[in-house]
Amino acid sequence: MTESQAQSRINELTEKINYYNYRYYQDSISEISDYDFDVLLEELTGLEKQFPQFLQPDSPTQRVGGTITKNFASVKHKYPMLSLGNSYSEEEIKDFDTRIRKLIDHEFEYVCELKFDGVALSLTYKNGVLERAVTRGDGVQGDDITANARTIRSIPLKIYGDNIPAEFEVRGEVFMPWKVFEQLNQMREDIGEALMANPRNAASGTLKLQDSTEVAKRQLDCYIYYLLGENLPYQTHSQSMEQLTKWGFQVSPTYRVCKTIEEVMDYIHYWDTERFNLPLGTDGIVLKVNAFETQQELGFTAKSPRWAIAYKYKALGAATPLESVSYQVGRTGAVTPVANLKAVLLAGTTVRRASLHNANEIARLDIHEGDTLFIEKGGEIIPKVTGVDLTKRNEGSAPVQFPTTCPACNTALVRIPGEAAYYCPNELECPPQIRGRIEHFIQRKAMNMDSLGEGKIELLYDKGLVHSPADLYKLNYNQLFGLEKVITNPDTGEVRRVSFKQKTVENMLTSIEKSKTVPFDRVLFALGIRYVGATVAAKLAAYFGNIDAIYQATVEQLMQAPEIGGKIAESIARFFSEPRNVEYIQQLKEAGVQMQMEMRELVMESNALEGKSFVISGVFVHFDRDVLKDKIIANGGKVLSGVSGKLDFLLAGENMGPSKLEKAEKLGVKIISEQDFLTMIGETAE
Ligand SMILES: NC(=O)c1ccc[n+]([C@@H]2O[C@H](COP(=O)([O-])OP(=O)(O)OC[C@H]3O[C@@H](n4cnc5c(N)ncnc54)[C@H](O)[C@@H]3O)[C@@H](O)[C@H]2O)c1
Ligand SMILES: [Zn+2]
Repeated sequence: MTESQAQSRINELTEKINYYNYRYYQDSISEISDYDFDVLLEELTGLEKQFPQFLQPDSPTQRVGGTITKNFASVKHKYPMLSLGNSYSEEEIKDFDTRIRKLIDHEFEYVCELKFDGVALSLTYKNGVLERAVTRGDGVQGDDITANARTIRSIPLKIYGDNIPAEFEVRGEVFMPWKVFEQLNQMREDIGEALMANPRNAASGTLKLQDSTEVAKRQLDCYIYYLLGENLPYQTHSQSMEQLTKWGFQVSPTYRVCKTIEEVMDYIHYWDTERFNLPLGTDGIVLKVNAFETQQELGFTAKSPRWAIAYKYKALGAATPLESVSYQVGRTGAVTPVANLKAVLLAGTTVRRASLHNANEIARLDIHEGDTLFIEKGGEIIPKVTGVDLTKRNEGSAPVQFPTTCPACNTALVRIPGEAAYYCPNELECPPQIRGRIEHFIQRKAMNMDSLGEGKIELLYDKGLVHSPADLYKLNYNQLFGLEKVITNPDTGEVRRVSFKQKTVENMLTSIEKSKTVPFDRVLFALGIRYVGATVAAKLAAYFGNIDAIYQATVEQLMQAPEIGGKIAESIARFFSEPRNVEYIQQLKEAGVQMQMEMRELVMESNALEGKSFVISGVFVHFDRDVLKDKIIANGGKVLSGVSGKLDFLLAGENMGPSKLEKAEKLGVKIISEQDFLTMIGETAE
């Protein structure tokens, strides 16, 4: 490579890496796999070593990749928050050990820990109280996200115990457990929102939210892995981890003290597969020299400590030819491209399909027809396409073209500004959208018509019997009995016959009938209004009580309901502005579906709160908001929705909106805690 070639490659790599860093840290999006990113970074490191004259002081090899955002106050770190040197090869880990043994002329130990896949956070405690939480940012300064960190239950707000230093800092990884991630995505799917790519991006995006009530709902978690401070009495990392556990911090019990590099390798091998049984994503292990004194002897580079290194597990991957791309139309009309692949075995399962997400993704990967694709499976269930094997590309093959019309109904597709997806606007007549709405309606969390699985809906639709969920209630025995359809599984070619015999029909009709007792909040969810998931539906139902009140409410009135923001309110108003939706609801009503909340029988307990009004806001420790509401009413009080001069009490929980609090303070409304409230009605929390 000539000098000028090297320089232009260095520039190109720098630009690319800076771009991916920005997307990753600022936007919480991974446009390429971590492995591919690390390959680029390693290439740049190599070139800079070979051609040191082109090494820029601000090269991405010289500094921590993160950024600070303008939405939060930025805070300078007391001790810089560095990155970790990393490697995908066991050989390099052994080299690391050899290097250290050359520098250190005495016995030493390592601590092996898992490398948790989340976001690093620094927490400062003064006199045992959490004072500040700051992200890593660019390593020198980060974002002050204290309000958000306080919502994470495993981060102690105050610690108890012996020997608590007047001031200290702990660092750890904030993560979203797999279970929470899956639930969250399920919820997003319910309301037709784009899914989140992985728990790391989800955790990082969540920490940057402005509304900490929203953060609280996301159920983030945190593992602590560093303790820092002046003149602390601990000699080793493992000692400080033990102390942190005693003080009530959450330290993952997966760490291990290792005396030799062989023990380290055992640890690496053990967790290679075992890590998939953990509740969170991990992408490697971190090896740290245990004694602080030895750490000091080794010191730091500009970017990372010399006494630690990360070994990263390579995601399981394979290469396989693309057979075709199909385009699935969802309930909301969004068109999702799916790669149909030649079957390949990956991590113990046969993979035939991978999502391509959207048109941008196809263009970014530059997929041509007949290409061989690299696919990868991290912790995610659906494998993703990470690239194209260009050595196997057929000469003259054409790039895959995203269709311009709906593959199901031929209507020209549209794009909503700001969204990556193309939509089929033919809501009324596009078959997969109609079927999707019906499938959404009958699902367990909605109307729970358990004996009407997917195949059956398709058959009813094909025979022209059901065009809207309301049509289900018009079905009768004679129409259904004897209907038949043959369904072929596209993967296995297996043929299945769906045919409606006596028992099937009876079961179907029974479950349709039974759905008339499904409570109103679930009916509201079943309607499939965009952004109205199960939780939102429950809030709306509890607040408004019946469908007519929701129908008549203005956007402003809808927003009065707890946790209903502008986006949801507008979507509801849009739904009811369509005459056919109004008619649809009328039909459901006539069929006998629940369109109002059942009145709860409240037993009056006292009139201790007579003449007093309350607004409830925030998250409470002992009781759910609805329970508190009932308690107010049962004791003769009134529950209002907004803070005004007439209000007597604001019952304030954790993380309530600052604007409400401010308003209450300004108007002189008395602000009380859950405990104060319980005292008022002569109850205790226990
Ligand atoms: N895909 C992309 O577009 C893209 C872009 C930028 C960065 N990345 C990935 O991020 C890496 C660099 O990021 P980085 O500097 O944030 O992280 P890193 O991989 O260099 O490791 C440092 C981080 O590890 C985390 N960590 C987890 N468990 C730990 C433990 N037990 N002890 C100490 N630290 C622990 C901490 O958050 C710490 O900040 C790259 O190597 C790449 O894989 C990917
Ligand atoms: Zn269509």
